[in-house]
Amino acid sequence: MSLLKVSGLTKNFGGLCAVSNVNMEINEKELIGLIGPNGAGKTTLFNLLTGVYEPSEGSIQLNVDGAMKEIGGLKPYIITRLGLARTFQNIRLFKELSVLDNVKIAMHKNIHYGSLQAIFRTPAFYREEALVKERAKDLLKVVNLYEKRNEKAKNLPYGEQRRLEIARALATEPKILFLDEPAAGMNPQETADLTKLIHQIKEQYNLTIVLIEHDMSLVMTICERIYVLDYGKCIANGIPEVIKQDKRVIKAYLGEDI
Ligand SMILES: Nc1ncnc2c1ncn2[C@@H]1O[C@H](COP(=O)(O)OP(=O)(O)OP(=O)(O)O)[C@@H](O)[C@H]1O
Repeated sequence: MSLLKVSGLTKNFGGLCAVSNVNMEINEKELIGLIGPNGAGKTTLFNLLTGVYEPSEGSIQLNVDGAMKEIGGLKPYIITRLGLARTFQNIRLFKELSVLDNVKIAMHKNIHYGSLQAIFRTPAFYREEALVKERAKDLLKVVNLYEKRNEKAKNLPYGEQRRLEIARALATEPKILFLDEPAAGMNPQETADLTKLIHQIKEQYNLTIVLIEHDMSLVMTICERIYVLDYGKCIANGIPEVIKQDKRVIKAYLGEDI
């Protein structure tokens, strides 16, 4: 049974059809690439899958405990609780807060103490706070930012801010992780480190990963399967070797070397 099934998904913005009748089926532990020229509808599709936008038409079904549940149009925080997490194309961190606090805040869905326990600083509050802090530190070790845990997020170089975003997404304990252009703005060394990190977290957390990326060498190297969007429509879906040869894909990129 698939983990995520998208059928006839459509999003209209006035007269513009940004996502048009898209079908996708994603299985557990797959690493999927979502590519397409600028304005093809990739981010809009992510926004539909993560509850930022409500679909105009179509369905998004998530496998929840063995049963397919419709999640299209649910609020983003409910979708996060169901196990979908994402990073954004334009980095969204709490820039004035420390690296550690950025991860701790992302863990709020897993915190069990109530506001009264927090106000009166009960033993349960301190116990849970200590656990959250330890888990946040562990996640920072995974993304190799532990040494920078006390720095303000805004002081990290760009590539490290992107890794911090990944740690924040992991903090919600997702089943599926959506990465929106994770390598954007990275130098070749940072991109190589990112490639390693993506493989590592996929194995360590049993993750299914879907990534939007313009860096074709990254996509073709790490993705097991690729969906291609063009003008909102899915024009191809397959393994990298097949996508590279697909005439419609080559035409969509107007000779871009993929
Ligand atoms: N909120 C919105 N209101 C109106 N039009 C929108 C909105 N969001 C996206 N669009 C339009 O929908 C189309 C698809 O945009 P989208 O950002 O999803 O493309 P993309 O494939 O992610 O592009 P890029 O690779 O440049 O990030 C574009 O024509 C864009 O201008």
